[in-house]
Amino acid sequence: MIKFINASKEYKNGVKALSNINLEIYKGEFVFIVGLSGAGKSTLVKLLLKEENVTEGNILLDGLDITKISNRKVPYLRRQVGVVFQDFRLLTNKTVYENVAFAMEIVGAHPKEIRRRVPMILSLVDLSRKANSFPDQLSGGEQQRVSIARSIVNNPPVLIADEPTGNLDPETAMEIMKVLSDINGRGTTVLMATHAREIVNTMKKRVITLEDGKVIRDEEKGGYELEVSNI
Ligand SMILES: Nc1ncnc2c1ncn2[C@@H]1O[C@H](COP(=O)(O)OP(=O)(O)OP(=O)(O)O)[C@@H](O)[C@H]1O
Repeated sequence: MIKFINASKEYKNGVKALSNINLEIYKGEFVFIVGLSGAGKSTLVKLLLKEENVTEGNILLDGLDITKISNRKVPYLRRQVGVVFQDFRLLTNKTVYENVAFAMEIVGAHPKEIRRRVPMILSLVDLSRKANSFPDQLSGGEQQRVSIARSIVNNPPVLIADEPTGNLDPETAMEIMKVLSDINGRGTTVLMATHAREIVNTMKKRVITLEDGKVIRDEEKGGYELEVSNI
């Protein structure tokens, strides 16, 4: 599904954020990316979204080498990869329904399909009751669920979550994990970058640990094993 082949990223200022990454993530997996601040987690996410480009190596998404695709094809890539951020990034002047519908409008979905699909996805994240609310009328957990709804409404095969529970209390964070886990259970490959030790240890999923831009550990049913003293 996702393959990094000798992928490296050096920023213009000379910082080598990722060095020689080789990783394979299979269809339907749930994978945590952990590592101390500056280890390269967000850079890895940005490479997958083509917000940044590799300086060396290749990244395959379902066989397509995304390091080679033209800018014209980036919208196609963005449809394949849903994304959720720590800070939700909702449109504040649109309702919950409109936020989710907008994600379909920008990819040219048919209005009838939008009217069918948005309520279905809002129900999946248990937000049907809040369809007409605005983001500032919602709790943090609810806002993140809107953001997740928006990220999956176009049915992408891959969902990337960059620190999705970072702004939430532990209980709400676990609710969000349940939603992500359900989405994964429906077949979506989920990649989640996080610092949340408790969550990683509870979920017992594959854990890839980055340190100084390198993969230093990759464990099935792993745990969060970074040194506490370094955090
Ligand atoms: N746009 C940029 N230009 C230059 N250097 C950058 C840029 N973005 C990130 N870096 C550097 O690349 C390295 C990796 O950063 P990255 O944001 O990927 O780490 P991270 O693991 O996501 O950290 P955090 O957990 O704090 O978000 C760091 O040394 C960082 O300072």
